[in-house]
Order: sequence, then C-alpha cells, then structure tokens
Amino acid sequence: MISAEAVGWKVGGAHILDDVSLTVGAGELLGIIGPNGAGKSSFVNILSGVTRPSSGRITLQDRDVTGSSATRRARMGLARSFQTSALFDGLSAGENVRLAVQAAGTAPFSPFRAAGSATSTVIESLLTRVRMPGRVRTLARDLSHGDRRKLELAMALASEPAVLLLDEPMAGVSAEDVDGLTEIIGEVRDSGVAVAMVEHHMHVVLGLADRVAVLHHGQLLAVGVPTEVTADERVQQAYLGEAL
Ligand SMILES: Nc1ncnc2c1ncn2[C@@H]1O[C@H](COP(=O)(O)OP(=O)(O)OP(=O)(O)O)[C@@H](O)[C@H]1O
Repeated sequence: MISAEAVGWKVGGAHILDDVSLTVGAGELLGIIGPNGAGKSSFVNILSGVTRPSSGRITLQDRDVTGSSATRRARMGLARSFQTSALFDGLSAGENVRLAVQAAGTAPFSPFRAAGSATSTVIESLLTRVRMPGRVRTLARDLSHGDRRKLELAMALASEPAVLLLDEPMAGVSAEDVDGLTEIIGEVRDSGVAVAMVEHHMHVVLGLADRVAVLHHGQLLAVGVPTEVTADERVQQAYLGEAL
C-alpha cells in the first residue's frame, strides 16, 4: 500500500534519515519504534508528504508520490494523526468529525446541514467506531485526553483511508484508554487498512504490530515480527537494557 525505498533526509550537514526502506501492506500494522530523536516523526512526515526526502522514493498504492503534496496523498487514500492535537476545542465532537468528513469529500459540503442527514449518520458511525457514541454534542475541550485521541482517530478515518499513519496516538493517555485505543487501532487494521504507527508504549507495539521497525540514529536497525526484533542484540543495545 505504501512503501519507502532508500529514503534519506539531510538538514544542513546532518543526516536525519539514511537509507530507510520499509513497506506496509493492506491489513498490516507496522510499529515504528526507536529511542528519542531516532527519526520516527521525520519518517512519518516524509511518508505523508509534509517533508520532501533528500533521496529515495515513496510509493502509495503503487504510484510514485515522492514529489506529491500531502493534500494529493490524502486524496489518494492516506490519512494521518499528529503528535499534537488538531481539534477545534470550541466545537463539539460531532462538529469536529463533520468538518473532517466534509474536508475528506466523503459528504457534500454544507456547514448548515441539518441533523438526520446522511452526514450525521456518517458522524455517528465514526464516533461509534472509536467507542464514543454518546459524545456527539460534547465540546472537544470537555473531553478527557483519551477521548480527544479517539476523536482524532475518528477524524483521520473520515476519509475512509487505505493507509493510516499514527504518530504516538497513545501519548499521555490513561492505561484504560491505552487498552481502548489498542482495540480500535487493531480493528482498523483488521478492516484492511495499512497502518504505520509510531508509539513509545512498547507493550502495545509488541502486542499489536504484525511487524516492528526499529530506527536508531536515522537508520533502520531491524525490522521483523515482534519476537525477532526483541531478540535482536543490536536492538537491545540501542535501548541500553530497557525492558523490551
Ligand atoms: N526540521 C528540522 N530541522 C532540523 N532538525 C530536525 C528537524 N526535524 C527533526 N530534526 C532532528 O532530527 C532528529 C530526529 O527527530 P524526530 O522528531 O524525527 O525523532 P523521533 O524519533 O520522532 O523522536 P521522539 O521520539 O523524541 O519524538 C532529531 O535530532 C531532531 O532534532
């Protein structure tokens, strides 16, 4: 679905990413881990089109998108969430999702569309998908941190993406919400979406991912099924004895 071939990114004289090749197939979840500053977010930015790589190639659904904008990639079926919140705090959960649905072009645009319309049905089904069926009218600013993360996920799903990129979707959420988000993201993968997820919660990544990629100093240190990766001596060294 999406692949990076020999991707490099230099800023000034610094090699932030060097020769990184990874692919994610339909219905597959690739976990991307690595110590702070390893280049994980930079890699997600390159996949999504926020950053142009200095070298290498990105293909999305077998088409070369290396030179394509983030907007074009979004139209081709790519969605992403960000490390920082992208919600409109003064709008309700439902209104936030409505904007995402309308921006995605999966419903005709009308900010005054009445409740009971097709769009409202889509909004309810997206909120149900992220376990927030009763929160349509709750203001985003009144949601718990975990529910804000779920709402961001609902918004990313509004475009019915083929590829979903998640940058630390569980950062700062409670243990209970980590479990909920893990379940939801697993269901998204099982529905056939190609998911690439950067996440620091190691037990979540190792339990959920089909394959795990380890970035270290901008290079791909290891990639494989979770048990292979945790057994890799170079990976253990990179984490300096942290529990994997
Ligand atoms: N726009 C930029 N200009 C210069 N350096 C950058 C830029 N963006 C990232 N970097 C540097 O690239 C390196 C990798 O950063 P990145 O945010 O991709 O790492 P990360 O693995 O996502 O880290 P974390 O786990 O802390 O989020 C860091 O040293 C960072 O300072």
